[in-house]
Amino acid sequence: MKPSHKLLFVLCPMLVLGFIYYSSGKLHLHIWGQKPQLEADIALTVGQIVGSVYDKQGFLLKLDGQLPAELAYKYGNLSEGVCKPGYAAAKMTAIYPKFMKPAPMFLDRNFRRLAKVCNYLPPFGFKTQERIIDRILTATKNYGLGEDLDSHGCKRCIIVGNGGILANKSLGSRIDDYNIVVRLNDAPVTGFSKDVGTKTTMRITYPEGAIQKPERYEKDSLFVFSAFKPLDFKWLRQMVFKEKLRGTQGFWKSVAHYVPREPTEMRILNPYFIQEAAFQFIGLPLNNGLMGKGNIPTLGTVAITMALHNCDEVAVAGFGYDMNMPHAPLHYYETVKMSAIKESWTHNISKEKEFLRKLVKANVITDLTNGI
Ligand SMILES: CC(=O)N[C@H]1[C@H]([C@H](O)[C@H](O)CO)O[C@](OP(=O)(O)OC[C@H]2O[C@@H](n3ccc(N)nc3=O)[C@H](O)[C@@H]2O)(C(=O)O)C[C@@H]1O
Ligand SMILES: CC(=O)N[C@@H]1[C@@H](O)[C@H](O[C@@H]2O[C@H](CO)[C@H](O)[C@H](O)[C@H]2O)[C@@H](CO)O[C@H]1O
Repeated sequence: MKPSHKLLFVLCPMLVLGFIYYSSGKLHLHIWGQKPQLEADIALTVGQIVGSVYDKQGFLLKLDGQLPAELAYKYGNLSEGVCKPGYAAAKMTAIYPKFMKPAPMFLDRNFRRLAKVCNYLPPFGFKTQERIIDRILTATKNYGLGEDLDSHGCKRCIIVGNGGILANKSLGSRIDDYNIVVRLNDAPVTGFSKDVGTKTTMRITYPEGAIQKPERYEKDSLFVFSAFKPLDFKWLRQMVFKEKLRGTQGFWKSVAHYVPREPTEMRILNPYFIQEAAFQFIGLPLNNGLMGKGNIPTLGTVAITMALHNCDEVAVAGFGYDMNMPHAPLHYYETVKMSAIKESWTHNISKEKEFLRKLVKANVITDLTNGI
């Protein structure tokens, strides 16, 4: 080997070793277990940014009705009134990145696979009620909205709350324009159609909230059951199988004895919407996963949560508990006063309103009566 070659032979490995040593410093190949200063700094900054951009629930702190650039590209050019596919979920994700759209509206025969609800008792899940649900679902046979609506490309939904604010606004025909009109509990349509419309796609309720007079049930609408306690499922079984109602002492008020709907027109609402509204969106106390003081969302908010997962656009009307107007009517159909809601120990009206305000402010939902 020539002396020049020998020199190269020694120099090359030295150069390589030197390069590795130098770049390890630059690349922060630090001793295992020790955080290099720069990384620690970055983590702190990110923490500060995260801390100041999102609130405790995980919603963006700075909310406005503007479309983020990527959504402006997708929806910006659609003309007014045209249904925007995926709009509500996209806007929700923009202000609440944890949002995961898939969540079926109703329980079907595979309900046991719904991981988020199988370990909670009602109202946050269906634990202990699996067998009775199986029996009920065998009879209802249908688990969707029906052929027409299920195959509908883009769904515009409206949740009609029962608030007094709906009275004398003549919103009936605007409400009827939506593909899916959701009504709650025993709020009437007949006699109020100028203000609340005529269409009812589904009525969501529980035993104490259900319409009691058989003649007041609307035809062509789904009876959607939302359970709050184990006894509620027993009641539903009796309604589905048209059995004589027995064992009514566990209800907190009188309940319907008969629901004039075919089993095929009945559905069980996925309890995930109660759970998600309570613990994720509003931030109500977990109370070991049990119903407790102030940890139950109102049914209207549960319905909005369902719609965020299952509708392309979501509107609401008739929402608003206004504590500054204690004498205003609580409902559009009776004279009970707003102050009556203070007696409810199950809800946290002010925390719930904070959540609903976020949805309205960010244009995730449209509030036709501006009561939120
Ligand atoms: C005494 C009592 O418990 N009242 C509850 C009544 C009662 O059980 C039913 O009317 C059946 O009689 O039901 C509730 O609700 P309620 O049936 O009154 O109304 C349905 C939903 O509309 C929204 N709402 C109502 C009135 C108002 N001024 N502002 C509103 O925003 C709410 O989202 C509400 O959920 C319920 O189930 O949630 C909530 C009420 O707390
Ligand atoms: C365990 C039990 O039955 N608790 C009852 C609550 O469900 C009920 O709240 C009511 O529960 C309903 C579900 O059953 C709705 O969520 C409604 O908005 C809410 O006001 C209150 C009414 O004052 O009475 C308790 O004894």
